[in-house]
Amino acid sequence: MRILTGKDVGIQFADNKRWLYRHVDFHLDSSQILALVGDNGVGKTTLIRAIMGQRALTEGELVRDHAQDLRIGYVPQYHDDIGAFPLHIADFVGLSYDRGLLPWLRRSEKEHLEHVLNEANLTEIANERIDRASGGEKQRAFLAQAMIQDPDVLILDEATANLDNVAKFALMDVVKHYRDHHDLSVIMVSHDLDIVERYSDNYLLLSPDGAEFGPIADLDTSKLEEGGRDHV
Ligand SMILES: Nc1ncnc2c1ncn2[C@@H]1O[C@H](COP(=O)(O)OP(=O)(O)OP(=O)(O)O)[C@@H](O)[C@H]1O
Repeated sequence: MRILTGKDVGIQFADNKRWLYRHVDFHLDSSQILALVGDNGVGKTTLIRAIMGQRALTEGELVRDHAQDLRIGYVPQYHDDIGAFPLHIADFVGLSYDRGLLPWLRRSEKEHLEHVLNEANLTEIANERIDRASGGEKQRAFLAQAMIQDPDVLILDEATANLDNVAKFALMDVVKHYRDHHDLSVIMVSHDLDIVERYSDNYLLLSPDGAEFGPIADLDTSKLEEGGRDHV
């Protein structure tokens, strides 16, 4: 099922009249992972903001082919100082319910929380403090917090950047497993070609010369800046 269609999308900034891009066409189907790639400053974050309804397009349209409003989950880039609060991981993840801290969750919410913690491989450390967790564990807690809301679309905004190789693949394995077992589509902004090639179904490449959309096997990585691949 089609979830989102970008038709002839164009974005121009009002102050300097510069077009970031025009004539961008793409689509996202249910259970697909779409990689949004392109060099620094090409406008990936700006397109994500438009998809999240935080800014208008200058031309074209984003059609949400979904019966109800799309629920969008968002996982930001990892920084050393994220998750620096003295909360247990389960309490942190449960904050998404917007009902305060445990144990005031409904029984169904507690069961759902346990399910999501398990899916994110956090069950064993659910009662550890998040500020003492490793970077990979913290980032999986942010992912779990986004998944608690049962999103239709999960946006990973350079979510594996600043993680070591083990942690970044562990995070993406959780995403892929969740996608395989729930009704979830993913838009992943990434400069990491190993991650992009391994996990995406389709790609949307933004560049000043135009946009390209297609199956990931067709991505010509020479069109991207060097440094995207980890040679370790
Ligand atoms: N409101 C604005 N007015 C003018 N220019 C802007 C505005 N917002 C962003 N830009 C410019 O648009 C360009 C695209 O920014 P954006 O953050 O979307 O790129 P990006 O592809 O996500 O980059 P990166 O990979 O570095 O995160 C940048 O050159 C930025 O300075």
